[in-house]
Amino acid sequence: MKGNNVLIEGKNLTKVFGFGGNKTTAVDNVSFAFHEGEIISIVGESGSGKTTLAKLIMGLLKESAGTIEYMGKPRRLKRHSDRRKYWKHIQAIFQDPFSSFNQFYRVEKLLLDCIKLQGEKLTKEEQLRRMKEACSFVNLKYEELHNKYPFELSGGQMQRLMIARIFILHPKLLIADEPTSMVDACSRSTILDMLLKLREENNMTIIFITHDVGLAYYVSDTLYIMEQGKVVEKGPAEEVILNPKHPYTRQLISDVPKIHSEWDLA
Ligand SMILES: Nc1ncnc2c1ncn2[C@@H]1O[C@H](COP(=O)(O)OP(=O)(O)OP(=O)(O)O)[C@@H](O)[C@H]1O
Repeated sequence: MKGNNVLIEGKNLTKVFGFGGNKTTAVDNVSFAFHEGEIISIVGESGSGKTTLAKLIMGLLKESAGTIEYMGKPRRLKRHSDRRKYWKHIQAIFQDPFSSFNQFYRVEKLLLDCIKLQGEKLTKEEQLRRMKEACSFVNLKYEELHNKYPFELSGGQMQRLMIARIFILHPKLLIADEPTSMVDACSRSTILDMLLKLREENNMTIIFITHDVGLAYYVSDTLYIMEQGKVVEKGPAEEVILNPKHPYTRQLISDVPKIHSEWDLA
């Protein structure tokens, strides 16, 4: 559950791509504070800047202006060793699980590499135990899959495998970019439930990036609504959905009529 400690804080972040007439301000003076164990959804239409903001948080893009503090200190990513240290704490899962795996490695090696990343010296038996435990957490059978390559798995199995890796790595911050877009409704709620369980067990902070305001309401403590690079509204999920202040938030909610009927929010 959401704690009081701020894990990561952004102040007046801006990211501009291109120059002159080709300039795009993808993220425009955005500030945020995400707490340990908090689930935040960043919601907005295509092109509103969600992925760019996620990449700034991950340190994959350099901000044009503004600062990020991680665990109360200015984040430094200049040196290779700084980046390695930071990335040990942060993991991401993407829309397309296919792109997340080295297709030439078998499932066994993909999981083993995560265990090795942790830097613990473990016996072969303990390594195997951890890999089996991670697979059973996501309802996959290690014995049936360990010899397969990612391209031999279904989309749903790949997505589960991504979560098995998160289970092993237990990062402090997980960024999930539309993680359920490739699966059916049933697998979708299973995947969300697994992520919520991981948060309970590890006190992980999760940032969901989504177009789907209904999904965001279902999983999040806090919503950030983005429009054209700006955060136009933020707050506790219930407050934002039940009492939206910004016209853009109202429009997003009215585009999803089921949000009122399914969760009986009227
Ligand atoms: N590398 C880049 N170079 C130039 N412009 C970019 C780059 N990456 C993103 N943009 C632009 O920045 C804006 C925000 O893009 P971004 O991908 O962050 O939006 P998004 O909300 O994640 O969209 P989607 O939901 O479609 O993934 C868009 O106008 C996009 O064209």
